[in-house]
Amino acid sequence: MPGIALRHDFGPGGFTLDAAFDVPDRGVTALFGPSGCGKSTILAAVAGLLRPRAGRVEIGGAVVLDTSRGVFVPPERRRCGVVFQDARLFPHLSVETNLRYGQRRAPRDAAGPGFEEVVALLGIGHLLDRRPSGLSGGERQRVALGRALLARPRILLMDEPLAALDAARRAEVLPFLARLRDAAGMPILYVTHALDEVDALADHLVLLEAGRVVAAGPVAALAARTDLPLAARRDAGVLLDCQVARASEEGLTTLDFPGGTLATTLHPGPPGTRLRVRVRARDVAVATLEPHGISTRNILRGTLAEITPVPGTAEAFVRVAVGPSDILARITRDSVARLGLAQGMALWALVKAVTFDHRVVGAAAQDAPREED
Ligand SMILES: Nc1ncnc2c1ncn2[C@@H]1O[C@H](COP(=O)(O)OP(=O)(O)OP(=O)(O)O)[C@@H](O)[C@H]1O
Repeated sequence: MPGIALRHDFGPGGFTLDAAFDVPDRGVTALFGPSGCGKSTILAAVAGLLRPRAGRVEIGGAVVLDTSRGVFVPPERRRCGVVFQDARLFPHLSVETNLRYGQRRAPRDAAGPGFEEVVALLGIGHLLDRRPSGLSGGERQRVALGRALLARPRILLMDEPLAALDAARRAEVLPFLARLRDAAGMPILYVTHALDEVDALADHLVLLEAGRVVAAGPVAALAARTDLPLAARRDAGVLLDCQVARASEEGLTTLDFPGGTLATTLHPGPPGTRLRVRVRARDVAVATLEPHGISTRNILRGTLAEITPVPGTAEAFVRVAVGPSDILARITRDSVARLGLAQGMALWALVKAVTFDHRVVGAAAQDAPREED
């Protein structure tokens, strides 16, 4: 049975939510979808701030809602750590007192990182004596994350925690969120409509549309599917979990991924640095013979696994299996016909060295947060 199953409506003719999905015990599960699809409503129902018409919510083995048995645990006893867009710190209290407030709410027997550890994790040691009004938006969010974590919740619920920040502040907070995810040891349910946050943080993805779950599963598996609304986006493409192998003298970095290597102009960190790379389908070309004498640096040999026409366009997705990994190319159907492409044939995927969006997800040695290039 899924951990979360909810049915709700806001009166006749209004929005209807009918969604069920699992939240794995570890890592970030992102709720992703267009505005108004029900993401915040789900989060509110999990936190106990909204009482759905029907449903069941199980968090960390505890059933906090089961309408069929009349179970409704009030929000303050659910042990959900909630972080909103705006930090909602107590303005009259220092950062330290705000954090201690969270700490005091932790049950005695609950395990989790201690005060010093959380302060170090979020890099807020130098802010402890300040009031929230003296902090930047990014700093405020880091304190809010710390306060939520110190209460040692069963789950962290984050409702677009970066949405109110400008690009520079988002880039500042994202690496801390990634560290928190790795250190928290608890599930995080993360609402966003920003795909780059999904790429950077999410392990699992729940795709929502009009109150319903379109698909759910590991984020890389969903990114590679051509039948989902994600495929219609300009930045549609596969996500590859890579590791820095080496840096060359020519200024290129070699990344290993399951099934091959990619050269990139990025310098994400020393060998061993783990990162997730988005290879956009629009940036991939294919060839039926191994190309020579071209500038494209990454020429990956694989097998043509699938051709999927893109509805309403003259284009098609071509899925190339490179070892256990998939690469997607978006090319014209004219090219599909001209090259005589067919499932099972050998195919070379051509990927420019400069075209990756990427996020560092783990450092090689000391885990210092990095901002991406
Ligand atoms: N209290 C309410 N009364 C009536 N309708 C509501 C209420 N709260 C939310 N809705 C409607 O329910 C739908 C889902 O809202 P919700 O806030 O969950 O969407 P969302 O996916 O979080 O959107 P966004 O990304 O814009 O925050 C919307 O159509 C919204 O107008």
